[in-house]
Formats: sequence, structure tokens, C-alpha cells
Amino acid sequence: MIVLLANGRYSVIGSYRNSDLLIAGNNTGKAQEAVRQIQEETLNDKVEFLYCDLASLKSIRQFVQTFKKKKIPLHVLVNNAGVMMVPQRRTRDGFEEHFGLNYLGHFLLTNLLLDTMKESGSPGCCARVLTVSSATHYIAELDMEDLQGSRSYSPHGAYAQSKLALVLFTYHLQRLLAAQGSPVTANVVDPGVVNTDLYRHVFWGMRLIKKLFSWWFFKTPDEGAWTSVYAAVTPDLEGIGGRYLYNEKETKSLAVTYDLDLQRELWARSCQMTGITDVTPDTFSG
Ligand SMILES: NC(=O)c1ccc[n+]([C@@H]2O[C@H](COP(=O)([O-])OP(=O)(O)OC[C@H]3O[C@@H](n4cnc5c(N)ncnc54)[C@H](O)[C@@H]3O)[C@@H](O)[C@H]2O)c1
Repeated sequence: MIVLLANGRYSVIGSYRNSDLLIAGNNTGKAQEAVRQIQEETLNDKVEFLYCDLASLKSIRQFVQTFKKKKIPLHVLVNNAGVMMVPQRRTRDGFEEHFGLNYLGHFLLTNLLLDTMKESGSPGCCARVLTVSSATHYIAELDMEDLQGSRSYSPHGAYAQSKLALVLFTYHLQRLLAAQGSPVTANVVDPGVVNTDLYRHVFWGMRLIKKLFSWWFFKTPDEGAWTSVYAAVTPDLEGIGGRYLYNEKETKSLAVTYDLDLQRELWARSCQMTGITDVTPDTFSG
């Protein structure tokens, strides 16, 4: 099995003891250290790092080109990278950073890898796309008129919007895959509240609370990875997609995420923004 993690947590990777693993990320030092640790602890030497900056459409395209030259299959794609509550700033392509990196980066990466995943999956053994969202999406709003937060910017609102967009993306992707009879499924994962570096941009009071009480109400990074691992390997989800998973169980996402027209509209706009051909059939609407 080949697993590709868009900057995934080491604990997720460590679970794939006999698999080929590829870590895609923009932090070479950190990723190489993860590769070393995985090799040491699992005795799996089929672990590799490839540079990919998800905040750059060019970097994503270059990464996919390099990956495809390897001519290896791809069974699991984990869309895990993210930033939270960063100050207002733009990606290299001019997108608001949460929207550009957390959402559009994974949108493009997934779309460019879909052909390889379709060839890698088979009936009864589907390839899997799993995308890491967040409970923050429950309080998000998607402003189709101002996706880049140009009119008014709130770091929390921008993060939440990017996580909501990932849920809408997953559901539309799953509908497309199912309509094509494709041996690939797409699910979305909520890891819970996890003690990681993600919180480095939140205000100092919250960081203090995290420091004092993380042992009490935050999951450890290992625990935070469990639902991703579950989504990647459980036989219970064979052939099943379009699920929102929390604590290794299916649960409901925000009502608006089931709006087929909104899913379609966001998909179409995302295709335009990333230069992807929209293959959604005309008949495909709410
Ligand atoms: N920690 C939580 O409480 C929590 C809650 C809900 C959802 N999540 C989600 O879980 C995922 C993992 O976050 P985490 O908590 O492990 O935080 P983290 O900061 O430890 O991990 C985020 C990862 O994204 C990578 N990344 C950042 N910018 C990148 C770029 N331009 N290109 C490629 N990779 C990049 C980082 O290197 C890092 O490995 C994120 O999508 C986050 O939104 C986390």
C-alpha cells in the first residue's frame, strides 16, 4: 500500500508499518526527522519525503509531476496540512492564506492525483482520500462573494471557512467519484481538540489555558490521529465515502454542507481558481 500524507502527523504514518509512505510537506527538516523516526521505530525503510508547499499552486504541480515519475500506485491520500488564525496574508498565488493553503492547496493536490488513485483502487479495495477538517466548521460561514476575506478579515472566521470548504469539497468529490463508478472514496475527518503547534497564532490567553490544561481536555497528537488512521484503513468504510467522521464514528456535519448547489458552486469556483477542468455533469445539481 502506498500512503501519501500532505504533511501528516508522524503518528498516522507510524501506523502503516509495512506500507510505502510518502510525506509531502514544506518543512524539510521536520519531515526528514519524521522519516528517520518512522524508519527507526517501524523498521520500514520505504519511507520518503518530497517537498510540497501547499501554499503554492506551482509547488503542488511540481510535486505531483515528481510523484508521477515514480510510477507507483497511490492507495491513501491524507489531506492534513493546515494553519490556524494566521494574520491576514496571501499565498504566492494571491489567495487568503487559510483559504489558499488549507483548502485550495488540498483541492488541487487531490484533483491532480485522482487519476493515479483511480488506477490504484479496485472494486472491493478502493483507494481513499481523507481530508482533515475541524469542528470549527460548525460555526463557519462561506461567503461566496468574498472568499478571500478582502472586505472584512477575521483570523478565526477565515480558518473556519477553510474547514467548511473542505467538507463541501469532500461531499462533492464523493458524488463525482460515485457517479463515475470510480474505485476511490472520499471522507472527511474531525480530529477533535489536539495538543499541537496549530495553536501558535491564537491569543496569549488561549495559549496559557492550553499550556495549563492541555493534559485535561486536549487529545495527544497520537489520539488526534486515530480517526484519520481509522478512515484510512478500517474495513467498515470499504467502498463508503461522503462521511464526516469524529472519534472513529460517523456524525453529521453542518446542515449547509449537504447543500448540493453550494457544493457545486464552490467546486466550480475552485476549479477556476486552480486551473482545473470542471468535470461535473450538467445534470449534477440539487
Ligand atoms: N490541533 C487541533 O486541535 C485540531 C483541531 C481540528 C482540526 N485540526 C486540523 O488537523 C490538521 C493538522 O494540524 P495539527 O493540529 O497537527 O497542527 P500542526 O501545526 O502540528 O500541523 C500542521 C502541519 O501542516 C503543515 N503545513 C503548514 N503549512 C504548510 C504548507 N505551506 N505546505 C505544506 N505543509 C504545511 C505543517 O508543517 C504541519 O506539519 C490541520 O488541518 C488542522 O486544521 C487540528
